[in-house]
Amino acid sequence: MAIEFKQVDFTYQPGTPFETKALTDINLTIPDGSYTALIGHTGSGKSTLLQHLDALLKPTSGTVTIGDRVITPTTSNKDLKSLRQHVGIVFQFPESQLFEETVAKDIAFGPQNFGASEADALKTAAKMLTLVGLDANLLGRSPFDLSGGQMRRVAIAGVLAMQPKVLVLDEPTAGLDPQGRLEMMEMFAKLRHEQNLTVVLVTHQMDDVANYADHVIVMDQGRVVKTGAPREIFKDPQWLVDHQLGLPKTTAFAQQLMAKGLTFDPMPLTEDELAADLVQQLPASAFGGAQANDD
Ligand SMILES: Nc1ncnc2c1ncn2[C@@H]1O[C@H](COP(=O)(O)OP(=O)(O)OP(=O)(O)O)[C@@H](O)[C@H]1O
Repeated sequence: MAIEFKQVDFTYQPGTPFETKALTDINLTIPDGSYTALIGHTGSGKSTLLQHLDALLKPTSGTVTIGDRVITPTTSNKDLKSLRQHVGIVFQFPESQLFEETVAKDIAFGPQNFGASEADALKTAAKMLTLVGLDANLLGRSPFDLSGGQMRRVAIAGVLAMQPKVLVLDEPTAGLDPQGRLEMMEMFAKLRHEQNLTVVLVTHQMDDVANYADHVIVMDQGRVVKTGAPREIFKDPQWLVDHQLGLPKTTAFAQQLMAKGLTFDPMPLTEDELAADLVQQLPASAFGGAQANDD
């Protein structure tokens, strides 16, 4: 499901001494089926923009089109239910929102709220638990007896149980150890393909952008300052520094190697790309820069 912003402004607490303009003239498209990363320095407006994706916030001016729904400043809150079913948002530390006595009931809560029978919702819960890589024998357990990583997966299963078309992830790996982070990111990549999802990822992790996203939106001070494929975004290191953003580790390492005489064109974004480039270049550099040959 595609999402389009046209001339969107958003101001918190307008007309009060606390008035803050958080979004200015946002024009962007999140393509259907894309894995879109939303990046930007802290306070640049990512969370505010994210809350427009299911009309938790409505624009102060401009329009947000989500699938076939057009949200304007005057859209009523009344009939947003189906929209919220289509756009599932996993907020930061989603495990803090678990509340039911059992894992099954927690995952089934959303579908029941949207009209599914208890039996159907529990069936969906069992399916979703497997989908997020947890064992079915956890269904009867209290969510509060699980590990942090398991709790987070249960919370994500609760969002997936609504069968959204768009999955929005707000720093979903915050607080996880490196292995947990990798597993979580791999899980989203798998879910995206299996469930045919459009994914929107808000992150400060440039490695995740390089490894998973195919479309990037960069924000700065409430404005979109660049959009494009990851390679396009990461090709100008100085521009990233100017916008208080970093490079993926692999690209930063390749830059250091360039200072020592290696060449990369295009710059590698992932470890696999870097490894392939090095295999081609290392024999030459190791023998004084002469062109490698196969004899
Ligand atoms: N509830 C609110 N009331 C008033 N101002 C707010 C509110 N929430 C955010 N803001 C302001 O809006 C601007 C954008 O904040 P936002 O949280 O969208 O940025 P962000 O890019 O998500 O930041 P971070 O990376 O730190 O999460 C900031 O100036 C922030 O202080």
